[in-house]
Amino acid sequence: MTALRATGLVKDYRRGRAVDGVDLTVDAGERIGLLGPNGAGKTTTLLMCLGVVTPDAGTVEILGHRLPRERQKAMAGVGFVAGYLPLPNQLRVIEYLRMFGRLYGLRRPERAATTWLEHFGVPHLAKAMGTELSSGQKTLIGIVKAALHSPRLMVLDEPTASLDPDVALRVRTGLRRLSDEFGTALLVTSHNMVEVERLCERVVFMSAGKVVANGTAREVAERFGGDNLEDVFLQLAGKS
Ligand SMILES: Nc1ncnc2c1ncn2[C@@H]1O[C@H](COP(=O)(O)OP(=O)(O)OP(=O)(O)O)[C@@H](O)[C@H]1O
Repeated sequence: MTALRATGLVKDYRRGRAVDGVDLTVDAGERIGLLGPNGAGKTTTLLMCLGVVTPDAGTVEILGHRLPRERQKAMAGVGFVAGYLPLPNQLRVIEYLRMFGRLYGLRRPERAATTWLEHFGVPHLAKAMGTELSSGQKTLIGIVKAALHSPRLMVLDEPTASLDPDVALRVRTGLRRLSDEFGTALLVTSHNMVEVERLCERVVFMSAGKVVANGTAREVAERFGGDNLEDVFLQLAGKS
């Protein structure tokens, strides 16, 4: 089953068109990198795919469920990670994860929390309060929270932006295992081209609200006459 199928997405804001006719498909278990310069429309596209922002045109279907009508059913199979999602200060990490585990309807939320904390290499953070976490640790806990219910599709908006290289590697490894062991499809935005080349099987490049390339990292680089994704990025950023 297709994890995500978005067609003809359009979003206009007061200052102009942020997303201009984007088609985006993520097959079951596929790992896709959504790339593009600042302001290209990546986050707006993700938020429309998740039903957080209402598109002015276009359709979104997640795991066979059409948005907005079947959003609740669709979201049961989705995890969302972004640095800008808040974490409560007044709860311990384990309490916060347990709460989400219950919301997801897990039978053993505490066990799931412990398992996923270990999966992402941060079991020692279980007892920490929200106030005691660094921004990178908050991001990691956000990833653990999004993985708790072993979602079919994980959407990640710049998941490693605030992480040091060692922790970023741990996150990449954890996401790769999530994909390999549970068949979770990944849709990831990132400005780190090397990371995307390592993690993703296919990349979708956006520029000025449109998809300008879609293929493997090698195919996309060749199409733009570059050696790698960084070359493509610099070409597109120069034009935007
Ligand atoms: N809530 C909003 N209200 C008005 N304009 C917005 C809003 N959200 C995004 N935009 C505009 O839409 C365009 C696309 O923004 P978006 O955040 O989707 O880009 P992005 O590719 O995710 O950028 P970045 O890499 O910097 O995160 C930008 O010009 C931005 O100013």
